[in-house]
Amino acid sequence: MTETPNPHAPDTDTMTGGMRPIRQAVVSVGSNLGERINNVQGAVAALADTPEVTVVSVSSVYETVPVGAPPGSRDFLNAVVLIDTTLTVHTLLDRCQAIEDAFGRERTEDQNAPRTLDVDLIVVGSRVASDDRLTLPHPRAHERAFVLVPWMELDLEGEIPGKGFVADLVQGLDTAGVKRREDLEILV
Ligand SMILES: Nc1ncnc2c1ncn2[C@@H]1O[C@H](COP(=O)(O)OP(=O)(O)OP(=O)(O)O)[C@@H](O)[C@H]1O
Ligand SMILES: Nc1nc2c(c(=O)[nH]1)N=C(CO)CN2
Repeated sequence: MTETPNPHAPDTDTMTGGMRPIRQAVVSVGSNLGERINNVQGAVAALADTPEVTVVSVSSVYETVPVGAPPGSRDFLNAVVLIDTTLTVHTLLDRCQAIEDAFGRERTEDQNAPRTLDVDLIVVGSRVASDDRLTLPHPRAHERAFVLVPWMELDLEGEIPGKGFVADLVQGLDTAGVKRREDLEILV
């Protein structure tokens, strides 16, 4: 017998206020334009300042070779943040984009153009989403060493629904372009 989804199971994103479950989310932060470390630090502070968001842990800062970016693009500084949140996934995305805007993010047609700040939702609990604004898990996270290496530092049991454990995924990737910056630290 094939299983069909239970039509009576609640969609947790439609619950109100205190009814919503706490979910752990993984957020990737990156900058390769302007005062990179200030932008990354500012993004983490802004996440920590968000109602219904608790920052659980923040990775080291990594200097990373740009992936898929125009020739001549500067290296990124990347970090990963684990948060607990009761926000809906779309409200969380709104907040990530508002933080990008606050740090001067310009949205151009050029794919992966240098940016002051990128704040991407990698996973939100086991939530799977696919609409015109949001895809969860992030569709390219499983192939990005600049996401998986900092994430693994925070959670050795991290998992991308449908893709596998971070520790296994990272084995198949070239991590040479992801270097820890011992001299930099994000404060919460
Ligand atoms: N999981 C997600 N996290 C952040 N943005 C997402 C996600 N899924 C879909 N989006 C959508 O992607 C759009 C483009 O985002 P953005 O400009 O940050 O892409 P990018 O960082 O240049 O590239 P990439 O998507 O490969 O990381 C956003 O407007 C947003 O609506
Ligand atoms: N090293 C690195 N490369 C990227 C990054 C990033 O944060 N770091 N973000 C991208 C689009 O989100 C595209 N390429």
